[in-house]
Amino acid sequence: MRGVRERDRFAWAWAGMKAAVKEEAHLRFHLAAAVVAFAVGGIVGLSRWEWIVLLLTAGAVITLELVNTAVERTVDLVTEEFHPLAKAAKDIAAAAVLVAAGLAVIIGGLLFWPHLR
Ligand SMILES: Nc1ncnc2c1ncn2[C@@H]1O[C@H](COP(=O)(O)OP(=O)(O)OP(=O)(O)O)[C@@H](O)[C@H]1O
Repeated sequence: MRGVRERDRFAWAWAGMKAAVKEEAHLRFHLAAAVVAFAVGGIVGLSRWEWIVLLLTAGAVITLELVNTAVERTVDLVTEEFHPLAKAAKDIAAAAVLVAAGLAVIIGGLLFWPHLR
């Protein structure tokens, strides 16, 4: 949009983040899991590269959960009737989160295991 100030864009993005956190239990769970992982990372003293991997991994899960939420809202806006394409869109978006979350568990294990054993 023309004439929109950068400050407005940040305000809208922040409003979207607040709405998603308020409405999506899964997003709150992923944020809480990231906070726990960051706390443990601080305690065990992750290296700079380990922090980069952890931040990218947690960021991917949270970002995909936000995109999944946006897909859900968009599908609901288009139709509240049962439609195979609506199901496919929601299920595929959910699968993206599942893949990222599954990989995050494996990566978390690989990162933390050497520090905790
Ligand atoms: N309009 C629709 N047509 C067909 N299937 C749908 C439709 N809406 C939802 N579904 C099916 O129901 C599942 C759950 O949909 P819903 O919108 O409740 O998402 P959700 O994952 O439960 O969302 P939330 O994270 O908000 O709880 C979808 O993954 C999809 O399989």
